[in-house]
Amino acid sequence: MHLSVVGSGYVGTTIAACFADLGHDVVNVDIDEEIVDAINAGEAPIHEDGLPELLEKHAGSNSTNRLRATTDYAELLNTDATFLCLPTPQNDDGSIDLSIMETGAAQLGATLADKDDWHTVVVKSTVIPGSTEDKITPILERESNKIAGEDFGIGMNPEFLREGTAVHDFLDPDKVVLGADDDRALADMHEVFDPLIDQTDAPVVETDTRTAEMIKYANNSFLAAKVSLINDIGNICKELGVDAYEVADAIGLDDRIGAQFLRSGLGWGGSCFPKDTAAIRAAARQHEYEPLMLDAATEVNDEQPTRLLSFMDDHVDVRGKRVTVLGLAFKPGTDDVRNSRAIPVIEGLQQRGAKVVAYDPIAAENMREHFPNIQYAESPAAALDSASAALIVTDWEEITLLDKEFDAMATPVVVDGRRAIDRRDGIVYEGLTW
Ligand SMILES: NC(=O)c1ccc[n+]([C@@H]2O[C@H](COP(=O)([O-])OP(=O)(O)OC[C@H]3O[C@@H](n4cnc5c(N)ncnc54)[C@H](O)[C@@H]3O)[C@@H](O)[C@H]2O)c1
Ligand SMILES: O=c1ccn([C@@H]2O[C@H](COP(=O)(O)OP(=O)(O)O[C@H]3O[C@H](CO)[C@@H](O)[C@H](O)[C@H]3O)[C@@H](O)[C@H]2O)c(=O)[nH]1
Repeated sequence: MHLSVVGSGYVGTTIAACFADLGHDVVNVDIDEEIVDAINAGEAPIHEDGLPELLEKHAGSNSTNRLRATTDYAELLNTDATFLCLPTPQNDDGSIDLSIMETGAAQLGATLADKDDWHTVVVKSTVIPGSTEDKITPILERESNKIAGEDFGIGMNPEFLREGTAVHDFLDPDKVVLGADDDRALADMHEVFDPLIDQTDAPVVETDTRTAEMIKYANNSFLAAKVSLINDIGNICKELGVDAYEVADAIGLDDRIGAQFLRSGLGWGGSCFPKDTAAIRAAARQHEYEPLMLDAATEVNDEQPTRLLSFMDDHVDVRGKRVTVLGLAFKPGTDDVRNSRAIPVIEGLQQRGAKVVAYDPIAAENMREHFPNIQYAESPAAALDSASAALIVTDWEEITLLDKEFDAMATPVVVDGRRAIDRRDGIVYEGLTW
């Protein structure tokens, strides 16, 4: 099938490369020329395991040429279906900001005005229930002068990939959700996904666009709340002198609970959980429903960095002293620092007048945009040298292997937000929930 993917960020680039790998012919459309050039050179514009290999295989010279990129929307006229993978950030009040989606939909609609035959538009971005039907579809109809369901199809296909394991998650999904408001759009989505469904036996959920949109928010809300619940339990464990990780391992054996997403610590960050829980809470409030559980999950999450800093305060006054932050990415395996827990931790250190020195294997450059004035070290050893405290924020494997490097600290106070290292003699060790 000939496919176009509008927006070539974490989702758009990953799914375009994976679609090409499934045998489709794909064009990525983005407004950012650097991204377009990178894809056309067969290079990954983002850090994601397995993506460089797929881009080398399908884009650039000596490839299958099944994937290319452009800034020109007109190129999507040569395709059968378009996936919209544009950002859906949050407004100041937490509600969804659909403006980029609306701009993209208008550009797409105006382009489709020149198309004589059927085209299916699939919303891949995370959008509040009703957005596809009530906001995106009317824009497409207005700009194309066509009628949804008659001249073009509308689908909604939420994406569940995680950063760091995006390619693997896309090619081996737990489920494929196909939301469509007309049969032809559903048939087109099947044609796109059947090669994946056939090779993985992934369960398929067929539904309408509104329900598909809600499934995405319910999925993220549930996972975020699960982490907050284990953090709440973990905080209680710490106060009662119990190891929350031993407790989590035991309760995870209950199939009704499940072993995943029970790692307590600094909480959830990233480009999705914070924004998506905020958006669905705001949507609930707009309908005069108070989402008490999700409010509490957010409150627990916001408190974890404060607790980490207070454990540090129990051991050392950091004013004027060098303090090391180990890990800046919102989780290992990515250079993404959007809503990373490192941000409130660094802010708390700055408020205390500490001299912050940070280390991350790949995310330092992105964090420099938030904090241009802190020091960034080239290695964990350099970051720890002469420090009065070390705060562990991201459990990169490299950080979990640190040991003798802590001996070079001025005072070896280590406050571990991710259970990354072991307690041992010679270190004043505080785990956040154990
Ligand atoms: N990042 C994830 O892990 C993830 C996973 C599942 C779902 N989502 C959802 O997918 C959507 C996209 O997220 P992302 O992380 O890939 O975003 P992103 O910010 O990484 O990428 C968005 C891309 O869109 C481009 N763009 C902006 N305006 C454009 C326009 N008018 N026309 C063409 N291109 C344009 C940008 O240049 C950028 O390359 C969001 O709704 C997000 O919530 C993200
Ligand atoms: O036991 C756990 C698991 C996760 N986290 C934290 O939770 C955050 C999110 O982690 P993860 O879900 O692995 O990363 P994302 O890439 O943000 O993926 C989530 O958000 C995506 C965007 O919507 C969805 O597609 C994915 O299904 C969903 O897992 C990170 O800060 C993790 O450190 C924990 O603290 N403890």
